[in-house]
Amino acid sequence: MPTRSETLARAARLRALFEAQGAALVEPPILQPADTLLDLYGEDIRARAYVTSDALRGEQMLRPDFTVPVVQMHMAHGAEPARYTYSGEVFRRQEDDPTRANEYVQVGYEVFDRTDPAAADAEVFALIAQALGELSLSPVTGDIGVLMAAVEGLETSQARKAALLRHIWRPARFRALLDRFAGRSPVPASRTALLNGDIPTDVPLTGLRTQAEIASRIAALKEDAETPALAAKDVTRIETLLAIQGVMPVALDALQSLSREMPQITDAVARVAAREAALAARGVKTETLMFEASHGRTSMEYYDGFVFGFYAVDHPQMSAIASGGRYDALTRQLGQGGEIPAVGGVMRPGLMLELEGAT
Ligand SMILES: N[C@@H](Cc1c[nH]c[nH+]1)C(=O)O
Repeated sequence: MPTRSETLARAARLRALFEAQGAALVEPPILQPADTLLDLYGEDIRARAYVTSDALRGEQMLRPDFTVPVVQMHMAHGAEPARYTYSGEVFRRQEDDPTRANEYVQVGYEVFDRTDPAAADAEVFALIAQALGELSLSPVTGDIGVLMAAVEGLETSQARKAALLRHIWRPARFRALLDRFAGRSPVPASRTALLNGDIPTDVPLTGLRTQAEIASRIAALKEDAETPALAAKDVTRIETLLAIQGVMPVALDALQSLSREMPQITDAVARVAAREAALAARGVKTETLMFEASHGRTSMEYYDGFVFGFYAVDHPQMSAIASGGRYDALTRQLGQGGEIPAVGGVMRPGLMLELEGAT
């Protein structure tokens, strides 16, 4: 196991590589306001953040990552375009696996640049690949934007699309919702009874929900019950999309042929193709680079485009040694009227040292 000072020394060297690329050094505070920022991470990180409180500042959390505070800082007073680097600890509670660190050092690089998003994606990926050096790692890429476009273009109610979009991050629940919307799984008996008026709803309230909230939930369930089932062919297409994986040229071929049946993904697939060209122009061997349409579905919920991770070939159970992605919508959410395309990634110097020691 590397010592903390070895990890910090490696982090400083990696950060210097990004500074040499012109990135400005930023040092967001370790304590961040939880009440305003925590929701941006999604369910997984929300459950794993260390949250505490302060009489003056309210709910505070130990930063679970740097991206959200860096976006917030950039949107408040950053000049355009901008490149930032940082290094320091992030904190995430672990409940299932005691071998996973609950506090570890990240070194990151974030690009806010509207000129050429494909080139910015390639820049982040290629710089991180280079900084990882000779370690035996296998990179995997994906694109959350293709999945989002596929769901947004479905012929169904807004409410159903919104539910599917919310659950892109929870593959099992997404699957269950698709089955339900396609009429493949039965409606629970209790729901049928409620919708048939067989369950009285004007009883004295004992829970936390108000009568109005209960009424609006029942109205939403009624609307859902009246929404026609998703067409079987649409469900099959989503399944086909989720199963696409292979080296970039093969995966891209599959995406392009699927987009002839699913025109709603055409633009997102064109962005994958532009990224492949930009990666190749940066010297990345895209003929052997994996693309998996499902990649990134269990990570940060702010990703909405390119996603990537580098995994140790000989230690597949290890967390990603480096990972990142594009988060355009997050800049809008924190932008108070502004927005800018943005992408970035982090490396874990502690895991890099561990792997070097293991060989
Ligand atoms: N903040 C992300 C990594 C990342 C940086 N930039 C974009 N993504 C994480 O901690 O996993």
